Amino acid sequence: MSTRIAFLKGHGTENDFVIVPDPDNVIDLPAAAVAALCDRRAGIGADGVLHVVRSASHPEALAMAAEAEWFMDYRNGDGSVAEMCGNGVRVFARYLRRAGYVGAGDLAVATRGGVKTVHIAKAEGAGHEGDITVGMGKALLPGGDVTVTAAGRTYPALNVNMGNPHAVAFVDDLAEAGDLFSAPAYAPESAYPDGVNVEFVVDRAPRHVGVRVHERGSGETRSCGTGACAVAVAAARRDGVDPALTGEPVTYTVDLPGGRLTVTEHPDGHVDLTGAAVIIAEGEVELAGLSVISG
Ligand SMILES: N[C@@H](CCC[C@H](N)C(=O)O)C(=O)O
Repeated sequence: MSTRIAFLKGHGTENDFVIVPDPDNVIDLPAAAVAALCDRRAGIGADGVLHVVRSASHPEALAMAAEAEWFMDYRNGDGSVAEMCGNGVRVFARYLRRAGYVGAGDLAVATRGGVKTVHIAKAEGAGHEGDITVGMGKALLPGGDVTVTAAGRTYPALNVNMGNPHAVAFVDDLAEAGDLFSAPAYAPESAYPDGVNVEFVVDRAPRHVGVRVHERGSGETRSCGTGACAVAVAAARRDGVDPALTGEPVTYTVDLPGGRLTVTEHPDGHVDLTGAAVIIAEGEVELAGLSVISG
């Protein structure tokens, strides 16, 4: 049986995705197929897959269907599922706009981390360019002492949950994290029963940081939207800034290897993430012909 499917490739600050349009949720996408699509040598190559499904057609999104027509069924490059992807949801919106499914303005998108509102600027038409902003909801700071270890050094980290789990460590130099070919260790393990995304952060200027990230399920990536939000909130608290207390929003510029993201935390706790989201290719792929090259 042919398992030929249409796909697109897109990225947000070089956090790249294979987009699989499947409004009626008829494509079988087990973890192995996702990993094969994301394989950078034997597949299309990506950090993750954005499976584009109508909420009413997906059991995990049915309860959100009245609020959000579309569900971002996000998968990491190893095939695992994640609650949220900040760059992914912006690229997801770019796809929907480009395909003519939605207009400019505000768009509600269902995710495993709840319904998010994406803003697509009206001036853009159906083009591929321009920044897209997503309301990421509130950061949760579960508390407790957490450490991460990379390249033989252990750092205190802040536990930040953006729908998905993050450990944010401030370092003197991003090179200290080493090659990040394997996941940093963390402690205590009970802080992150489902694994964690780890961010290493340096200061570049007031309210401006540089970041490297090791993502759960994908390895080191060129950018991470939820990670940028976790970092901005961690940096604000470290800097003694809490919009809930000052009544003023605070904005951090977050530079990652793949580009710049802007994060604003508002007095009500809501966090906005802004950055580029582009579609760069489209085509067809025979799923049955793919395999994963290990190592
Ligand atoms: N790159 C994403 C985050 C994707 C999910 C993450 N790897 C996880 O497992 O939580 C982003 O832009 O937020």
